[in-house]
Amino acid sequence: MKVLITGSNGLLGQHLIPVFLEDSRYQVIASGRGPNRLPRQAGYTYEATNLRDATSVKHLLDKHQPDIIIHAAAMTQVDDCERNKDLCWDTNVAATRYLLKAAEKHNAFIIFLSTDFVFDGLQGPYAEDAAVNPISYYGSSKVAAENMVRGSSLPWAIVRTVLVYGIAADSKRSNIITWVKNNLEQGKKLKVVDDQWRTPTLVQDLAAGCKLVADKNATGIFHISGNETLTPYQMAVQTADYFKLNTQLLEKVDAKSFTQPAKRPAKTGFVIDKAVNELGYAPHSFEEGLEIVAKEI
Ligand SMILES: NC(=O)C1=CN([C@@H]2O[C@H](COP(=O)(O)OP(=O)(O)OC[C@H]3O[C@@H](n4cnc5c(N)ncnc54)[C@H](OP(=O)(O)O)[C@@H]3O)[C@@H](O)[C@H]2O)C=CC1
Ligand SMILES: Cc1cn([C@H]2C[C@H](O)[C@@H](COP(=O)(O)OP(=O)(O)O[C@H]3O[C@@H](C)C(=O)[C@@H](O)[C@H]3O)O2)c(=O)[nH]c1=O
Repeated sequence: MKVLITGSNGLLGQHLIPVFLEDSRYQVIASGRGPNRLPRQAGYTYEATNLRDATSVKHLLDKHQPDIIIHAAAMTQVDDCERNKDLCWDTNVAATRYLLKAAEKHNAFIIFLSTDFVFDGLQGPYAEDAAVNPISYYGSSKVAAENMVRGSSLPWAIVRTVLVYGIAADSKRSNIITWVKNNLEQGKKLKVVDDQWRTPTLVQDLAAGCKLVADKNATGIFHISGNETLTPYQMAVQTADYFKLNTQLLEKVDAKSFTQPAKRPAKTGFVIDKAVNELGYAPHSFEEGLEIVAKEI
């Protein structure tokens, strides 16, 4: 079975590739923007593709004719999306439309990665059937893309996730664990939000969840995240304790003390019962996640 993974240079993409390579039933096509940044370069085909270009997307799909597409590529900097809405729309919505269109010919199973930011954060934690109401442009772009996926004639799954943490080579995304560790090691103070709630997700758990969806041909929406509700401040304290760093450097603050261009939902987090019961998904605790990430730093 051929699986195409978009966003292969990203945090999730870098963890998805090895998970599929371990399973001999799959032939892996990785696609990223520009050169391949994965530490492992053998055992799969890499295609540099700008997904904002419809012709390139069509070429990619016609060439490889994948049975499954895991669409992890996106513009994921929430504040950049707010500042540069056209680029965000082109990357998160138009590119998804090109993929869906090009996949029609081969009736590929599309697995689309989405986010807790589709919700407004007033009623978390959220199950799959909760009503969406994004409060940021990034969230709106993901809702628009979700709607296109849901309306497509292809078999589809939407995997929504929450605040993903883990290590990836040359990653552009911030990572709460290394952010806290690096700053506290240098004796720097950090202001950390204590009035936002999330169910943070170890990237390896998310990759395993996507693999379960692919293996089981599971269609519909799945909430795949960690199973503990924590504030960023609580995550930061656990991180500092784990690395035996000075928690006194962490200052508890309210989200309103930040002037970020994009609003963040206050309380998200997911009810993951559907993924646990239907897929056999079993995430690590944040403490276990810290141990796994620490070994990779
Ligand atoms: N990380 C998180 O906390 C969360 C992530 N998600 C979703 O999960 C998915 C994976 O996220 P994650 O791996 O963390 O994000 P990353 O930002 O690490 O990876 C996204 C990848 O998409 C690539 N990309 C961006 N624009 C294009 C383009 N025009 N053509 C081709 N590739 C492009 C980026 O390339 P380059 O590396 O060159 O910039 C990047 O490698 C995303 O859909 C995201 O919205 C959902 C909830 C939380
Ligand atoms: C930069 C910063 C963040 N924080 C907190 C706020 C926030 O909840 C958390 C992470 O902040 P960031 O701005 O890095 O991340 P943010 O953009 O909020 O992360 C989001 O990314 C997108 C892609 C998603 O889909 C979401 O699930 C979500 O995880 O840390 C602080 O407390 N202090 C700080 O100085």
